[in-house]
Amino acid sequence: MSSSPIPVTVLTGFLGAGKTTLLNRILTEQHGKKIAVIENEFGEVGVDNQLVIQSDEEIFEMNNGCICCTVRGDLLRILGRLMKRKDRLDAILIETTGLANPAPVAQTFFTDPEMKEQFRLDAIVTLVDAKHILLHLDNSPEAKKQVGFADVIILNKTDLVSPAELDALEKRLRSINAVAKIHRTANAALPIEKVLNVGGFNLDRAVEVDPQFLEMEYPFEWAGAYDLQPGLHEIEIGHDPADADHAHDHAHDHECGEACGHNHNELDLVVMPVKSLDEKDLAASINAAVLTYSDWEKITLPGETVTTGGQLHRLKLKDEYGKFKVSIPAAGKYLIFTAHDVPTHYYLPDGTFTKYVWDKTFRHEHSHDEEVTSVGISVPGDLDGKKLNEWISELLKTKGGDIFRMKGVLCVKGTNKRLVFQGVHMLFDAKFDRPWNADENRTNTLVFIGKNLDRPALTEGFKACLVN
Ligand SMILES: Nc1nc2c(ncn2[C@@H]2O[C@H](COP(=O)(O)OP(=O)(O)OP(=O)(O)O)[C@@H](O)[C@H]2O)c(=O)[nH]1
Repeated sequence: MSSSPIPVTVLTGFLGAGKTTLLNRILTEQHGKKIAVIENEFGEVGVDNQLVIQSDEEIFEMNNGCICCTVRGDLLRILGRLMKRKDRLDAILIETTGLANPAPVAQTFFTDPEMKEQFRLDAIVTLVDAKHILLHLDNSPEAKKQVGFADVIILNKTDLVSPAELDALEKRLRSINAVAKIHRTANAALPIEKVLNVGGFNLDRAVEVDPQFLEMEYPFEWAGAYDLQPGLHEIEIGHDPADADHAHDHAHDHECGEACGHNHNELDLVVMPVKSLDEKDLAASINAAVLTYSDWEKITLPGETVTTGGQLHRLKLKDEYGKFKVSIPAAGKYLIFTAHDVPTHYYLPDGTFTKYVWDKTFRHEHSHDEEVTSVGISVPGDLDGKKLNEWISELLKTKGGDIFRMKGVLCVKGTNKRLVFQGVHMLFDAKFDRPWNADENRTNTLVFIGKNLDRPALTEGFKACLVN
C-alpha cells in the first residue's frame, strides 16, 4: 500500500475529437491497473454513458453544467469519495466536455489543500481532430485553450487528412504550444503509457498560459460574515421600488455590463456557519458552499425563510427586490454567499441593522461559449431506417455547418441491436453494435450540440422517422 498521491489525467479535446474512443481503449486494454473514470458530458440527455464500454473500472458521471458552478461541486464530491479508498486506485482519468476550458478542473488539484495532498495532476491530455481542428482554433477560444494547456497532444484522425496537411497542422499546434509531446494516431490508438502517469504537468507553464490559473472560479461572487444570535432575522435584497429615498443607493450596486447573464429577479444564496474567521475555517466553509451550490435549489419567495447549512436558496425577487426571513439556530458567525449582488440590509430580530464583519468577492467568469447549446431527444418507439437516413442526410446538407456534433443510441425496426450513430460536422457514421439487454430501456436517445439549433424542428423531424 502506498500513500503517494494518485495521478490524475485530465482528458480534453473539442467535440468529437476522439475522447470516448481513447477512453474505451484504455478501459478494454489489459493493463492490470485500477483506474477510476470521471465523465462530464455536455448535452441535455446523457449518451456517453451508453457509448462507454462496460468494464470493471468505476465510472462516475458529473452533472451537465458549467464547470465552475455545478460541476466543480460534483468533482469535489466524487474525489472526496475516491480519497477514502485511495489505496485501491492506480490512476484517475477525468474526461471533460468537448467545450470546456480544462483550467478549472486542473485548478482543483492546486487550490484545495486536501486535494493537493491526495492527488497529483499528472497531465492534461488533449485530443485533436486532424480533420476539423483548424475550424475550431479559429472560432472557439476553448479549443485554443485546450491545445495551449496540453502536456500531451494526441493528433487523432490522421486517416482523414494527407501527410502534408498533418505536417502543417503540427506546425500550427506547435505555434500555440511549443512544449507538449505530440503523438499522431488513428482511432486514438496509442500505448497507455503515453497517456497515463507521464509526469508531464508543469504548474509554472500553466500559469504562463493563463496568469489567473491559480485564481479559482466560484459559483458565487460575494461572501460576507455576520456575527449573529439565534432567532428569526431578515435579509433585504435590492431596493424597495416604493421607497424613493433609496434611489441614490443604486450607486453601490453590483455593476453588470450589457452582456451580463444574471437574471436580476433571482438570486442564489447560501448561509453557512463558520467556526472563526481563520483562513482554515473560512476555507472549509467556502468549500461547503461550493458543494451546496451544485445541489438542488429551493425556490424561496419573499417572506419565506432561508435556512443555514447545506441548502441552496433561489430567492425570487420582484422588480429586483425582496425581503426574506433567515432562521439562525445558534449564536455564532455565519457566512452569507450570494451569486451576485451584495444584500442591501441585514436586520436583527429587534429590527435593527447589522453589517458584515468581513467580506470577500470571488472570481466568477462564464468564459465558455454561450452560443453553443444542445438539444436532447428521448422518445420510445422503433425507427424506420430509411426515413432516418434521409432525414439525417438532409439535415446535414442544410444545417451541417451549425451542428458540431450529434450522437445517439437508437432502436430500429426489425433488429434487436442498438444503432449507435455519431456525427462530427458533415461526417456521419452509424453502426449496429450489441443487442439491447433485457433490463435496458429500449428507447431512442440522441443529442445535438451546435449553434442556432431549432428544437421543435429537430424533435418533429426525428419523430417523423418513427414507424407509425
Ligand atoms: N475516421 C476516424 N474517425 C474517428 C477517429 N477517432 C474517432 N473517430 C470517430 O469520431 C467520432 C467521435 O469520436 P468520440 O470518441 O465519440 O469523440 P469525443 O471526443 O468523445 O466526442 P464528444 O463526446 O462529443 O466530445 C466517432 O464516430 C468515432 O468513431 C479516427 O482516428 N478516424
